[in-house]
Amino acid sequence: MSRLIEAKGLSAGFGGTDVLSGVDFHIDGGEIVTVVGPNGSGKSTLMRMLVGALSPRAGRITRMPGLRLGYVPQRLSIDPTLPLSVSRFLDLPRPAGRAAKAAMLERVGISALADRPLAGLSGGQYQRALLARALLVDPHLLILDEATQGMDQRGSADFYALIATLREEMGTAVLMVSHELHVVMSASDRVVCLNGHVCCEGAPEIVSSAPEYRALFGTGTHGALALYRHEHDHSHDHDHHHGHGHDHGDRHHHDHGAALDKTGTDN
Ligand SMILES: Nc1ncnc2c1ncn2[C@@H]1O[C@H](COP(=O)(O)OP(=O)(O)OP(=O)(O)O)[C@@H](O)[C@H]1O
Repeated sequence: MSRLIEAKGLSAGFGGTDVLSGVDFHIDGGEIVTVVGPNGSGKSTLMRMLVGALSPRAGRITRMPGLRLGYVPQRLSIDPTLPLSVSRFLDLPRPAGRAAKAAMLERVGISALADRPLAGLSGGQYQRALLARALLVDPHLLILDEATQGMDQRGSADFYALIATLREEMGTAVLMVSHELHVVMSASDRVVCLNGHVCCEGAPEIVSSAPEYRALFGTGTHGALALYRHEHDHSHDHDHHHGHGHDHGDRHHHDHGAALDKTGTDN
């Protein structure tokens, strides 16, 4: 399988502050990889380096020759007073054909909104418009940075189901940053847990039982990160889990030791 991006020893910082150091990362064709980490842990910074929007302070990024990237950034600075329709937005930065735009809007489920002002879309509709724009380049790799922010639980579940469908149809690799672990981890081939460096990485079940991961997300995150699995041998704040009470208390896992020697080396 082709390697789309390989990064070695990446470091990043702003002014006198180091944000990332010594990060190795790779993604291959067709893979779904999720990057998790607390606020400010450098997830968006890593995405921006991978797409070439930010230069690393140290390290090297190798991209497959001719790599086409579709990027849905966490924030897009578009003047909300700009009278920009969805259809015209899809022409940025490169004009796309009318038929291609219509087909893509249909595909992401907002075909009726082509002529609506971008600024008037709901959060979920807006993210679908961003997704349509990213997909118009027929990317080898789709990068989604918190693509479901501002959506309700149903909206984000629908969005990730759409991503899964599109990935099957188009064969695109997907790299996502998400706080919705219960939705995205189970669908990921690999999870990378970041906190200024790669704390642990591997299959979702490996990462979710890794001590480094638990140290970050087991307590004190106010449930922004719903745990992929629930276990009873560690403490975390049960009051803050967001609406996923389907398996509380009835799943027990006994594979903790197995995870220990895999963490940090799985790649
Ligand atoms: N352009 C910038 N100038 C100065 N500091 C920055 C800049 N971009 C990011 N930072 C800082 O770098 C750190 C990492 O930011 P980044 O956005 O990568 O984190 P993140 O893991 O994506 O966080 P979140 O989950 O909150 O989106 C933060 O402390 C942030 O304030």
